[in-house]
Amino acid sequence: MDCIVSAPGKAILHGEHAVVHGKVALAVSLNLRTYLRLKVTTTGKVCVNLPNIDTFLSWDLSELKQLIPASCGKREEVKRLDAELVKRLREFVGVTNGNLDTCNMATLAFLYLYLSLFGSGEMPSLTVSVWSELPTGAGLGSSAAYSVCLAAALLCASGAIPSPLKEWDQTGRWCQEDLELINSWAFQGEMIIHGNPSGVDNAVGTWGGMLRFLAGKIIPLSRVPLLRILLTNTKIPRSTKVLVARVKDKINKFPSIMTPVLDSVDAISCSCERVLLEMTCEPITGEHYNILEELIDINQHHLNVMGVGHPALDTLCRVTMAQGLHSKLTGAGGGGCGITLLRPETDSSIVWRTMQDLQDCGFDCWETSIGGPGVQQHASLSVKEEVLEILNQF
Ligand SMILES: Nc1ncnc2c1ncn2[C@@H]1O[C@H](COP(=O)(O)OP(=O)(O)OP(=O)(O)O)[C@@H](O)[C@H]1O
Ligand SMILES: C[C@@](O)(CCO)CC(=O)[O-]
Ligand SMILES: [Mg+2]
Repeated sequence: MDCIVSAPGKAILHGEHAVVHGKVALAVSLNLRTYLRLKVTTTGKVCVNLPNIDTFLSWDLSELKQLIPASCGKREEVKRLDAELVKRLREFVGVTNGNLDTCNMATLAFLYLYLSLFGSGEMPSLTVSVWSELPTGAGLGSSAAYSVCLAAALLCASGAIPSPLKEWDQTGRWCQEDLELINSWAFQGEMIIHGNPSGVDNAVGTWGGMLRFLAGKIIPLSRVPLLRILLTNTKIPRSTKVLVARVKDKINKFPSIMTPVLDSVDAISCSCERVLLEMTCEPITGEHYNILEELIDINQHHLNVMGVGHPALDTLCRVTMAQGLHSKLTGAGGGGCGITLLRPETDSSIVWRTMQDLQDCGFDCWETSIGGPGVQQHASLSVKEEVLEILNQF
């Protein structure tokens, strides 16, 4: 078996952090994707190649077999992590509590899914290679895209879901039931990487498009206007796990102060959804955009109140505002990426000037298209040559 799958990154329009505490989030897939190639081999080894994070690992199957807890059966119910397996894996990988670096988290997520899906039966020897167009750890859902790809490819290799690719197709998508299974296993990967994820990121990676997410309930928004969005990566590194924990501490410390902030973010997401829907039913006016811009500004202030801002994100807001454009952080914040809403009439010279100013601050900046497809399997021919070249190296 040799299969290639991909899943998109995401931008959260509104509701990051609040969504972890049961509030509404609006999120949308990006045209930047993570690609994974899985090859079943006969080497007796499990190899993982993660060139984005400079991680190349290989284990003998006999080593991995010893990690399977006696209790490990095929688990259909995947809402919670198997604590015994996590403990063994942490010891095996050499993770002490504070040492959850990029490589360790990606390795733990892989091994957890591999052993959970194959531990109770024949363990295949295989090579998994991943390449992503997404910046790692920057707020665009790179962890979720990685987890969704792992879940899809490993479930497919285990026979739990079929290959959706027909001989004559370039890409194939799974049926709703299979997508739900992929999403629930991807959520386990996110739990390893994030600690306490809401599940919004893996839902976007799985289904793509624009979603309303509330307490695990995923509602695809089928009618959304075309939005022009500028993405900026401040390149300040941060960890979603740390930021989510920071917000939780703040809520515990100041419940009566923070609860209204979370409620206000919830209302922002709902107002934004209403405006987006109106924009698909009636002629789009400047007033629609004025409201969207104000919602962005208010939410950015709230995210600062939650303690997930960063001076580089303040710079992004200030630089774009100088051109009349409105920005907020997206994802977990603390650095990473921000989104800037462009109006339909925003002149390309203004966009160009803004991008220059942001690049002068040391940021990466690009106009993006949103709403790309969720997880899919690819025929090699449908994968961009430069991506294929990287995946084929291993
Ligand atoms: N291409 C990749 N290859 C291997 N591991 C990856 C890759 N992309 C992401 N990861 C894993 O995901 C982690 C980053 O996840 P994190 O949740 O902190 O950031 P993010 O998902 O990019 O941002 P956000 O959660 O705010 O959207 C990395 O430390 C790594 O373990
Ligand atoms: C910060 C957060 O709300 C979004 C990260 O993209 C975390 C989550 O929802 O799991
Ligand atoms: Mg993440």
